Amino acid sequence: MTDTLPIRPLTAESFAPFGEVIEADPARMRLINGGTTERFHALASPEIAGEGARVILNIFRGQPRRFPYAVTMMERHPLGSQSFTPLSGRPFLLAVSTDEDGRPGCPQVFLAAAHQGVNYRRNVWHHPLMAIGETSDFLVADRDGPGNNLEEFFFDEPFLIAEPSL
Ligand SMILES: NC(=O)N[C@@H](O)C(=O)O
Ligand code: NI
Repeated sequence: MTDTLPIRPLTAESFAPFGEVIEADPARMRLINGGTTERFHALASPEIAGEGARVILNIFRGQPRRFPYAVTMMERHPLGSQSFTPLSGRPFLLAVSTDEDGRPGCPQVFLAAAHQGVNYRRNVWHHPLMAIGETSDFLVADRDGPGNNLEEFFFDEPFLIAEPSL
């Protein structure tokens, strides 16, 4: 039986087991540049592993997913974290799972607001980028370097995500 996954709003607390939420948290703000700039400091820390690894910045231009969307797989990056920060002013969907003896558990789906990004910690199961509504750009910080940084798992049965109400 194909389960439809609930969608929860993204909060730092609910996402904490999987990584950080990148948003202008007043508790992280310090004034700089003579008081003309608010710096929201150290919202997340990119992680990289392995000889010759480096943090890189990319832009991902995601095509909107069609709904109901079938989650057939999850992936993880054993050698580095990966962050997604919206550049197009649009919300997006993300799905993460706990690790259960080397395979992802039931995906947990979150709706990120247009002002929220996420940083998946190294080796956290997640679904690839899910843009919604329109083609959307994201600033992505992740790891480049030697070694295999992608592990994928394909479910026997897909999970469904219904169209989110925005
Ligand atoms: N493959 C790739 O770079 N993208 C995925 O890792 C993703 O999480 O979208
Ligand atoms: Ni990824």
